[in-house]
Amino acid sequence: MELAGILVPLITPFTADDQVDRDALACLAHEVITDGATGIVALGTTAEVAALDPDERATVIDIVASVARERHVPLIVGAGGSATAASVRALNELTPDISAALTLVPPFTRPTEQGVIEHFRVLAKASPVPLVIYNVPYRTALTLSAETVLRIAEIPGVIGTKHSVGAIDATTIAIMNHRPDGFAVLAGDDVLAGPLLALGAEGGILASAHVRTAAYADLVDAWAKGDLDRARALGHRLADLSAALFAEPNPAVIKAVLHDQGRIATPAVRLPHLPASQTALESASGRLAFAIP
Ligand SMILES: O=C(O)C1=N[C@H](C(=O)O)C[C@H](O)C1
Repeated sequence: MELAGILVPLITPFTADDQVDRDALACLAHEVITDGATGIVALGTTAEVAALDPDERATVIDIVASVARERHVPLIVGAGGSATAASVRALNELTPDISAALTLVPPFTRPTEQGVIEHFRVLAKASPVPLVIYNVPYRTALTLSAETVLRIAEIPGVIGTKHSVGAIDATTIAIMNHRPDGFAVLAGDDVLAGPLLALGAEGGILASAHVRTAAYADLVDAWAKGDLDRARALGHRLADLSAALFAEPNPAVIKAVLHDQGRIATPAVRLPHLPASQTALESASGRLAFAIP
Protein backbone atom coordinates (compact mmCIF):
# COMPACT_ATOMS: atom_id res chain seq x y z
CA MET A 1 0.00 0.00 0.00
CA GLU A 2 1.28 3.48 -0.83
CA LEU A 3 0.96 5.76 2.20
CA ALA A 4 0.57 9.25 0.81
CA GLY A 5 -1.77 12.19 0.61
CA ILE A 6 -4.33 13.24 3.15
CA LEU A 7 -5.85 10.55 5.33
CA VAL A 8 -8.66 11.83 7.52
CA PRO A 9 -8.85 10.42 11.08
CA LEU A 10 -12.61 10.41 11.37
CA ILE A 11 -14.45 11.76 14.37
CA THR A 12 -17.12 9.53 15.90
CA PRO A 13 -20.42 11.39 15.56
CA PHE A 14 -23.00 10.76 18.29
CA THR A 15 -26.78 10.92 18.13
CA ALA A 16 -28.85 12.95 20.60
CA ASP A 17 -29.19 9.79 22.73
CA ASP A 18 -25.44 9.19 22.74
CA GLN A 19 -25.25 6.34 20.23
CA VAL A 20 -22.69 6.16 17.44
CA ASP A 21 -24.39 7.94 14.54
CA ARG A 22 -23.79 5.33 11.85
CA ASP A 23 -25.29 7.26 8.95
CA ALA A 24 -23.41 10.45 9.77
CA LEU A 25 -20.13 8.52 10.07
CA ALA A 26 -20.61 6.84 6.69
CA CYS A 27 -21.57 10.19 5.11
CA LEU A 28 -18.51 11.94 6.52
CA ALA A 29 -16.25 9.17 5.24
CA HIS A 30 -17.76 9.49 1.76
CA GLU A 31 -17.56 13.28 1.82
CA VAL A 32 -13.87 13.50 2.68
CA ILE A 33 -13.00 10.91 0.02
CA THR A 34 -15.04 12.80 -2.57
CA ASP A 35 -13.23 15.99 -1.55
CA GLY A 36 -9.75 14.54 -2.09
CA ALA A 37 -8.72 12.43 0.91
CA THR A 38 -6.59 9.51 -0.26
CA GLY A 39 -7.62 7.39 2.70
CA ILE A 40 -9.44 7.30 6.01
CA VAL A 41 -8.48 6.41 9.56
CA ALA A 42 -10.78 4.80 12.13
CA LEU A 43 -10.27 4.88 15.90
CA GLY A 44 -7.61 7.57 16.01
CA THR A 45 -7.49 9.88 19.00
CA THR A 46 -9.85 12.15 17.08
CA ALA A 47 -12.42 9.33 17.18
CA GLU A 48 -12.50 9.57 21.01
CA VAL A 49 -11.44 5.95 20.96
CA ALA A 50 -10.84 5.90 24.71
CA ALA A 51 -14.50 6.73 25.27
CA LEU A 52 -15.90 4.01 22.99
CA ASP A 53 -16.83 0.58 24.30
CA PRO A 54 -15.69 -2.55 22.42
CA ASP A 55 -19.01 -2.93 20.57
CA GLU A 56 -18.90 0.69 19.46
CA ARG A 57 -15.33 0.29 18.24
CA ALA A 58 -16.39 -2.73 16.20
CA THR A 59 -19.32 -0.75 14.80
CA VAL A 60 -17.05 2.13 13.78
CA ILE A 61 -14.64 -0.24 12.03
CA ASP A 62 -17.50 -1.97 10.17
CA ILE A 63 -18.96 1.30 8.89
CA VAL A 64 -15.68 2.84 7.86
CA ALA A 65 -14.34 -0.38 6.32
CA SER A 66 -17.42 -0.69 4.20
CA VAL A 67 -16.92 2.85 2.81
CA ALA A 68 -13.20 2.21 2.22
CA ARG A 69 -14.03 -0.97 0.28
CA GLU A 70 -16.68 0.75 -1.78
CA ARG A 71 -14.42 3.72 -2.61
CA HIS A 72 -11.22 1.67 -3.01
CA VAL A 73 -9.17 3.75 -0.58
CA PRO A 74 -6.82 2.61 2.18
CA LEU A 75 -8.20 2.27 5.69
CA ILE A 76 -5.94 2.61 8.72
CA VAL A 77 -7.31 1.53 12.10
CA GLY A 78 -5.98 2.57 15.51
CA ALA A 79 -4.98 -0.47 17.58
CA GLY A 80 -2.60 -1.15 20.43
CA GLY A 81 -1.85 0.50 23.73
CA SER A 82 0.44 0.47 26.74
CA ALA A 83 1.31 -3.22 27.01
CA THR A 84 2.73 -5.48 24.33
CA ALA A 85 0.62 -8.61 24.86
CA ALA A 86 -2.66 -6.68 24.92
CA SER A 87 -1.56 -4.78 21.80
CA VAL A 88 -0.90 -8.08 20.01
CA ARG A 89 -4.41 -9.24 20.92
CA ALA A 90 -5.90 -5.98 19.61
CA LEU A 91 -3.96 -6.24 16.34
CA ASN A 92 -5.04 -9.84 15.88
CA GLU A 93 -8.65 -8.70 15.84
CA LEU A 94 -7.98 -6.68 12.67
CA THR A 95 -8.97 -8.31 9.42
CA PRO A 96 -6.49 -8.46 6.53
CA ASP A 97 -8.64 -6.15 4.38
CA ILE A 98 -7.57 -3.30 6.70
CA SER A 99 -4.61 -1.57 5.08
CA ALA A 100 -2.59 -0.83 8.23
CA ALA A 101 -2.80 -0.35 11.98
CA LEU A 102 -2.00 2.99 13.60
CA THR A 103 -0.05 1.84 16.63
CA LEU A 104 0.91 4.14 19.45
CA VAL A 105 4.34 4.33 21.01
CA PRO A 106 3.27 2.65 24.26
CA PRO A 107 1.73 5.39 26.40
CA PHE A 108 1.94 5.83 30.16
CA THR A 109 4.26 2.89 30.93
CA ARG A 110 7.47 4.77 30.02
CA PRO A 111 9.70 1.87 28.93
CA THR A 112 13.26 2.41 27.70
CA GLU A 113 13.76 3.18 24.02
CA GLN A 114 15.12 -0.35 23.57
CA GLY A 115 11.88 -1.60 25.13
CA VAL A 116 9.89 0.41 22.58
CA ILE A 117 11.90 -1.12 19.73
CA GLU A 118 11.25 -4.64 21.09
CA HIS A 119 7.55 -3.78 21.53
CA PHE A 120 7.25 -2.90 17.84
CA ARG A 121 9.33 -5.93 16.80
CA VAL A 122 6.84 -8.22 18.55
CA LEU A 123 3.83 -6.33 17.23
CA ALA A 124 5.06 -6.26 13.63
CA LYS A 125 5.72 -10.00 13.71
CA ALA A 126 2.31 -10.84 15.13
CA SER A 127 0.18 -8.33 13.23
CA PRO A 128 -1.96 -9.43 10.28
CA VAL A 129 -1.54 -5.93 8.79
CA PRO A 130 1.39 -3.50 8.41
CA LEU A 131 2.05 -0.96 11.16
CA VAL A 132 2.14 2.83 11.09
CA ILE A 133 3.86 4.05 14.25
CA TYR A 134 2.01 6.84 16.03
CA ASN A 135 4.74 8.92 17.66
CA VAL A 136 3.07 11.55 19.81
CA PRO A 137 5.19 12.35 22.88
CA TYR A 138 2.75 14.85 24.37
CA ARG A 139 0.18 12.07 24.64
CA THR A 140 2.46 9.09 25.41
CA ALA A 141 4.89 10.84 27.80
CA LEU A 142 7.73 9.16 25.89
CA THR A 143 10.11 11.03 23.63
CA LEU A 144 11.99 8.87 21.12
CA SER A 145 15.37 9.76 19.65
CA ALA A 146 15.80 9.83 15.88
CA GLU A 147 18.02 6.73 16.20
CA THR A 148 15.19 4.80 17.84
CA VAL A 149 12.63 5.84 15.22
CA LEU A 150 15.07 4.88 12.47
CA ARG A 151 15.63 1.45 14.05
CA ILE A 152 11.87 0.92 14.27
CA ALA A 153 11.66 1.99 10.61
CA GLU A 154 13.87 -0.96 9.66
CA ILE A 155 11.54 -3.55 11.24
CA PRO A 156 9.80 -5.59 8.51
CA GLY A 157 6.11 -4.78 8.53
CA VAL A 158 6.57 -1.21 9.73
CA ILE A 159 5.60 1.00 6.78
CA GLY A 160 5.55 4.48 8.21
CA THR A 161 5.00 6.87 11.04
CA LYS A 162 2.48 9.48 12.01
CA HIS A 163 4.94 12.12 13.13
CA SER A 164 3.40 14.21 15.91
CA VAL A 165 6.35 15.34 17.99
CA GLY A 166 5.06 18.89 18.33
CA ALA A 167 7.94 20.59 16.52
CA ILE A 168 10.11 20.62 13.45
CA ASP A 169 13.17 19.85 15.53
CA ALA A 170 16.56 18.18 15.12
CA THR A 171 14.92 14.74 15.59
CA THR A 172 12.49 15.48 12.78
CA ILE A 173 15.28 16.61 10.45
CA ALA A 174 17.34 13.47 11.21
CA ILE A 175 14.35 11.17 10.57
CA MET A 176 13.55 12.90 7.26
CA ASN A 177 17.22 12.78 6.28
CA HIS A 178 17.99 9.15 7.13
CA ARG A 179 14.75 7.19 6.88
CA PRO A 180 14.88 4.04 4.76
CA ASP A 181 13.06 3.73 1.44
CA GLY A 182 9.50 2.61 1.90
CA PHE A 183 9.12 4.20 5.33
CA ALA A 184 6.52 6.92 4.91
CA VAL A 185 6.33 9.98 7.14
CA LEU A 186 2.85 11.41 7.60
CA ALA A 187 2.33 14.73 9.35
CA GLY A 188 0.33 14.32 12.53
CA ASP A 189 0.62 17.82 13.99
CA ASP A 190 -1.90 19.82 12.00
CA VAL A 191 -0.29 23.21 12.43
CA LEU A 192 3.08 21.83 11.31
CA ALA A 193 1.82 19.94 8.27
CA GLY A 194 3.14 22.48 5.73
CA PRO A 195 6.73 22.55 7.02
CA LEU A 196 6.86 18.75 7.29
CA LEU A 197 5.59 18.38 3.72
CA ALA A 198 8.28 20.87 2.69
CA LEU A 199 10.83 18.48 4.19
CA GLY A 200 9.46 15.62 2.07
CA ALA A 201 6.69 14.01 4.12
CA GLU A 202 4.40 11.94 1.92
CA GLY A 203 1.20 13.36 3.40
CA GLY A 204 -0.64 13.68 6.66
CA ILE A 205 -3.16 12.16 9.02
CA LEU A 206 -4.87 15.41 9.91
CA ALA A 207 -8.10 15.86 11.80
CA SER A 208 -8.35 19.43 10.44
CA ALA A 209 -8.89 17.91 6.99
CA HIS A 210 -12.49 17.09 7.94
CA VAL A 211 -13.04 20.67 6.84
CA ARG A 212 -11.42 22.17 3.71
CA THR A 213 -10.40 18.63 2.73
CA ALA A 214 -9.66 19.69 -0.84
CA ALA A 215 -7.36 22.49 0.33
CA TYR A 216 -5.36 20.01 2.43
CA ALA A 217 -5.13 17.68 -0.57
CA ASP A 218 -3.94 20.64 -2.66
CA LEU A 219 -1.32 21.45 -0.04
CA VAL A 220 0.20 17.97 -0.39
CA ASP A 221 -0.01 18.23 -4.15
CA ALA A 222 1.61 21.68 -4.25
CA TRP A 223 4.60 20.56 -2.15
CA ALA A 224 4.95 17.35 -4.17
CA LYS A 225 5.00 19.33 -7.42
CA GLY A 226 7.32 22.04 -6.09
CA ASP A 227 4.73 24.76 -6.62
CA LEU A 228 6.25 26.81 -3.83
CA ASP A 229 4.15 29.97 -3.89
CA ARG A 230 0.94 27.98 -3.82
CA ALA A 231 2.26 25.55 -1.20
CA ARG A 232 3.33 28.35 1.14
CA ALA A 233 0.14 30.36 0.71
CA LEU A 234 -2.05 27.31 1.33
CA GLY A 235 0.14 26.20 4.23
CA HIS A 236 -0.16 29.56 5.97
CA ARG A 237 -3.95 29.70 5.65
CA LEU A 238 -4.42 26.09 6.72
CA ALA A 239 -2.08 26.52 9.70
CA ASP A 240 -4.30 29.35 10.91
CA LEU A 241 -7.38 27.19 10.44
CA SER A 242 -5.77 24.24 12.26
CA ALA A 243 -4.68 26.45 15.15
CA ALA A 244 -8.30 27.51 15.60
CA LEU A 245 -9.58 23.93 15.31
CA PHE A 246 -7.13 22.86 18.02
CA ALA A 247 -7.65 25.86 20.31
CA GLU A 248 -9.53 23.49 22.64
CA PRO A 249 -8.89 19.75 23.07
CA ASN A 250 -9.49 17.80 19.86
CA PRO A 251 -12.10 16.88 18.58
CA ALA A 252 -14.45 19.32 20.32
CA VAL A 253 -13.96 22.26 17.93
CA ILE A 254 -13.98 20.11 14.80
CA LYS A 255 -17.25 18.53 15.92
CA ALA A 256 -18.71 21.96 16.66
CA VAL A 257 -17.79 23.16 13.16
CA LEU A 258 -19.16 20.01 11.49
CA HIS A 259 -22.39 20.42 13.46
CA ASP A 260 -22.58 24.10 12.52
CA GLN A 261 -22.20 23.07 8.88
CA GLY A 262 -25.08 20.60 9.28
CA ARG A 263 -22.82 17.59 8.62
CA ILE A 264 -23.41 15.88 11.99
CA ALA A 265 -26.53 15.87 14.16
CA THR A 266 -24.86 16.90 17.42
CA PRO A 267 -21.52 18.44 18.39
CA ALA A 268 -21.45 16.06 21.38
CA VAL A 269 -18.16 14.80 22.77
CA ARG A 270 -17.88 12.34 25.62
CA LEU A 271 -16.38 13.15 29.01
CA PRO A 272 -13.74 13.94 29.98
CA HIS A 273 -13.93 16.11 26.86
CA LEU A 274 -16.21 19.12 27.06
CA PRO A 275 -18.08 20.70 24.17
CA ALA A 276 -16.30 23.52 22.37
CA SER A 277 -16.97 27.06 23.51
CA GLN A 278 -18.91 29.42 21.26
CA THR A 279 -15.76 31.55 21.01
CA ALA A 280 -13.74 28.63 19.66
CA LEU A 281 -16.47 27.74 17.18
CA GLU A 282 -16.69 31.32 15.91
CA SER A 283 -12.94 31.67 15.64
CA ALA A 284 -12.62 28.43 13.62
CA SER A 285 -15.63 29.24 11.45
CA GLY A 286 -14.13 32.64 10.69
CA ARG A 287 -11.02 30.99 9.24
CA LEU A 288 -12.81 28.46 7.06
CA ALA A 289 -13.40 30.69 4.07
CA PHE A 290 -10.35 31.67 2.06
CA ALA A 291 -9.70 31.64 -1.62
CA ILE A 292 -7.18 29.07 -2.75
CA PRO A 293 -4.42 31.04 -4.48
O1 LIG B 1 -6.75 10.95 15.56
C1 LIG B 1 -5.73 11.28 14.97
O2 LIG B 1 -5.15 10.49 14.23
C2 LIG B 1 -5.20 12.61 15.17
N1 LIG B 1 -5.11 13.03 16.36
C3 LIG B 1 -4.33 14.14 16.71
C4 LIG B 1 -4.68 14.58 18.09
O3 LIG B 1 -5.87 14.60 18.44
O4 LIG B 1 -3.78 14.94 18.83
C5 LIG B 1 -4.45 15.22 15.71
C6 LIG B 1 -4.24 14.76 14.34
O5 LIG B 1 -4.81 15.68 13.48
C7 LIG B 1 -4.81 13.41 14.04
